[in-house]
Amino acid sequence: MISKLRSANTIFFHLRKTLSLVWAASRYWTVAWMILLLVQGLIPAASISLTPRAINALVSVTGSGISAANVQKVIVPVGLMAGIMLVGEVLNSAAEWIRTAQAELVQDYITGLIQKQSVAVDYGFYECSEYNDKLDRAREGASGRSLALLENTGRLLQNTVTLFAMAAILAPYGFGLPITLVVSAFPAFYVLTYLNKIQYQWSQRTTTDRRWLAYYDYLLTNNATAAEVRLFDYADYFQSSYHNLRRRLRHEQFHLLKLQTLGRFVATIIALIISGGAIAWIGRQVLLGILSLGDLALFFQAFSQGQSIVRDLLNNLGQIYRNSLFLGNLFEFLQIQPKIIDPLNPVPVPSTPKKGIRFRQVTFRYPGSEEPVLNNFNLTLPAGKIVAIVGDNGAGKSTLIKLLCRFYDPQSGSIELDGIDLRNFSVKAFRRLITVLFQSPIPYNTTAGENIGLGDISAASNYSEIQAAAKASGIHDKIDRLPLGYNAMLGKLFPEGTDLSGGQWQRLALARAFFRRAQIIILDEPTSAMDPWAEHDWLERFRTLASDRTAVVITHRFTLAMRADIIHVMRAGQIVESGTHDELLAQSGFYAQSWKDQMESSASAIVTERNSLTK
Ligand SMILES: Nc1ncnc2c1ncn2[C@@H]1O[C@H](COP(=O)(O)OP(=O)(O)OP(=O)(O)O)[C@@H](O)[C@H]1O
Repeated sequence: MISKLRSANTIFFHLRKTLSLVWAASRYWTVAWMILLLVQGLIPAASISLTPRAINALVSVTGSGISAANVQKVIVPVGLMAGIMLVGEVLNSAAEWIRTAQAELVQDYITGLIQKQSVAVDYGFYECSEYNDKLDRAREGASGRSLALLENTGRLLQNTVTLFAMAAILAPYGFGLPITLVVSAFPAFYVLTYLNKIQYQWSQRTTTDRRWLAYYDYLLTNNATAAEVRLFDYADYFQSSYHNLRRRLRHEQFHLLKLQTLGRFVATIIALIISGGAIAWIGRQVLLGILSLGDLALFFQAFSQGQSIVRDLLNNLGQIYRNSLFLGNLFEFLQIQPKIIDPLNPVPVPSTPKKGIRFRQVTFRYPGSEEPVLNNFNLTLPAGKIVAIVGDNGAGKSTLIKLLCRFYDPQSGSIELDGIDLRNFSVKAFRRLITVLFQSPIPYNTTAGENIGLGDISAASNYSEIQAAAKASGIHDKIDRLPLGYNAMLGKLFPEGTDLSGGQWQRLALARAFFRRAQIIILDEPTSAMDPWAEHDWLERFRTLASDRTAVVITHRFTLAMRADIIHVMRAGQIVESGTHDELLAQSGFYAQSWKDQMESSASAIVTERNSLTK
């Protein structure tokens, strides 16, 4: 009982939220829709109440020939019925129109809310499967369902109006009839509610499976994976994984479908038996001469329509229940609170860092992980210097970047800028201070100019600065040679787009970084797609960008690291060696050994290449 009350309360809560959501998205359409619903609710009863008059008038003139007097007798009731039918049709068309317009508005509104929330939540959510499930569930027909929920509720009200009108029409024939009408629909209601519940449970249980399906589909149909899928002949492998999973889900769906069909069939048979009994009773009354033929027609219409209305009404209740369950997912998603938030009174961010950044006794483990990646970790990134961090795979270098960008906060210890804990700054204001050049920068499918302008959207119309940034990063000549120059579309997703090479995209990202003019520059393997000559040229340009700024370079390339002012060697979450290139070589430690290995392998690669050329 308590759980039933709780679920009714939840439905009411979701209904209220949905109503305010639809109201916010399309208030005028909603008012028009409500008025229309009420009027539509009265149409069937009005039509039925005219039936005995029309039938009795027709019976009275049956067989007495066509004459003006006869036509006069039937024209008014029949004409009224026709008029009501016409009004009903007009209202139906108007309702369809309103529904379509409302659906568009609500869809845009809810999509906007989901997008806003997707950006507001912490970056860490995207590294968590549970969050991805939540996002998928929220998206799952959210806009369609909110309107459906409202429509179900509207139809529930409309059907209630119609049902009361029908009951008023049937009551003179005995109060048992309206009661029989309602009782006959109970089996259908029970079946529908039960089926809606198991359908919802199935949907919740298979969210991750359906994300797997979307993932396999992505692997098979996306341009980012197209090359590897062909080269390594993955297609059959992924396709069979897709089909196996689909087969299982399809079987489960078929099973549900079987249950639904069987349940509906049994419920319909029960309803038919009940209405058969009621019709037999009224037929008896007609045979006994207690009721007229017109009464029989009215009863038949009112009872069969009433029955379908009650079924519809209970169906609406079932749908309300189901849609409110699904919409619960949307509301749950919209309620997720980010953990990385601004403090109550943010401290102003220094426009130019004086001392630099310091990791002080930082301990950090990823949510859900037992092992900390960083344990009492200390590191200083002095202002105005280029610091390189080298280390083996999994040492924790990218984790440092995530902490520095405040994608995560440490569990203990602090990260400070000029002695102030980063948590004291506004997140946005602090991030404005940073630019990150990722190993694989995003190839934005937009114009070359906009690709650079994205570095600082507030100044994106400053064409000369965009050009200066492109020149400084060494991508200007390439852009200049494109037929539309800075207005040329980049990427291959849209018509007339030109693709760039990996190294050229990296240069474009550098131009974006120049354009951003941020004080702290973070680079994660920024030259991985460049040849040694391009890397050398790029480094010179980077030095220009980084002059007087604080830069952190994360790299496996010693030729890049050696140009930094300070090099830190990181292993298993700890800094194990620090110094300039020469100092580290002199220490004969991990750095010196790795440097030797890398130089030897480069030298042997050159020898092999030279030998193969001379053969
Ligand atoms: N989102 C995450 N959730 C849980 N553990 C993670 C996550 N990201 C990274 N790790 C773990 O944290 C450790 C450090 O990873 P990190 O990516 O920082 O290493 P890295 O030094 O950048 O490595 P590489 O040179 O290979 O890029 C690894 O053991 C990794 O498995």
